[in-house]
Amino acid sequence: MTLSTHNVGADTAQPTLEVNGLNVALRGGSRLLRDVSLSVQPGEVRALVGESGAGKSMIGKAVLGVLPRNIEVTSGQILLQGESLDALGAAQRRQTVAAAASLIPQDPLTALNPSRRIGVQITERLVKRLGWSSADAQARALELLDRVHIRDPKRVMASYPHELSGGMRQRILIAAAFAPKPRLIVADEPTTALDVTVQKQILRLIRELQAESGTAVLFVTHDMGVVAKISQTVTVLFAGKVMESAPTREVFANPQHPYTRALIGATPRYTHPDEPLKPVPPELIANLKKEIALADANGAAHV
Ligand SMILES: Nc1ncnc2c1ncn2[C@@H]1O[C@H](COP(=O)(O)OP(=O)(O)OP(=O)(O)O)[C@@H](O)[C@H]1O
Repeated sequence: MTLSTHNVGADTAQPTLEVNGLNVALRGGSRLLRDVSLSVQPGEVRALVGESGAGKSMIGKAVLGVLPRNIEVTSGQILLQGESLDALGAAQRRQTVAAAASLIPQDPLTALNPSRRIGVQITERLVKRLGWSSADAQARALELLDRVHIRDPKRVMASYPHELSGGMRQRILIAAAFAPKPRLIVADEPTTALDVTVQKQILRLIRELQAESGTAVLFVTHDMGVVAKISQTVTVLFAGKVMESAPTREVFANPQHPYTRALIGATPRYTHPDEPLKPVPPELIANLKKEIALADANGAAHV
């Protein structure tokens, strides 16, 4: 089974994000990402999809420079708006990423500090890291809270997280992510912790805000239904390796890789209602793992 890469955006402008041949591993241990390459153009939403452990979040963490201490980038290049992050020192890299990129995290319960008011949690990054005046940061926070349909934004700015529902907290995290006008947003399963109706609202909101602002989005999800709703392009991952990368429409109309076909077959909305759902076949998983282990061993032999 070979990697399938349809021709995506060959003649477009400079990508907001470019990842070239990224390899990530446990320090002195096993590989977690294998030669991952992808790009996200301004205004594009690229979904990263795969089952648990595929390495989706790891790509987001590598881009944002927040890998756990026991994990390292072993090779490859990450470019943000054409600037190679690997060439920068740690402090400069942090500043470049903070100015250009934001994260929408998975869990709105743990992402907000319970002991601090909402307002300061939105404005702090603008003021302390990006040099905005306090008045501008306040105004921007109020504008964004209004934009994410939070009623009475002034009151909410003065509230603590426990006073708000899960859906409201996720909308606050979306407001916080968009507040500094980032060129890239990494959304790490931002709807997984929410119930279905709230999920739909949150997806719509992210889509609206990114379309208005032309922000590029790397959207991590395990759900092909979410991929269909939110993205224009999709990268399918298995065991830290890209299986297929293509415009979302093409992937659903004509999936090239057996693993992609299996993921679509395992998603309720994309199967006939009378057909039973087919989980990803264990033999396919076993074969892919074997192939990847063989490729790893061959790669190691060439070092
Ligand atoms: N802190 C860590 N220490 C060691 N291994 C880790 C750590 N975090 C993740 N991993 C491993 O890295 C691989 C990729 O994990 P990652 O979290 O990126 O997967 P994912 O595709 O986002 O899955 P999920 O949907 O479960 O979060 C997995 O094999 C995982 O076990």
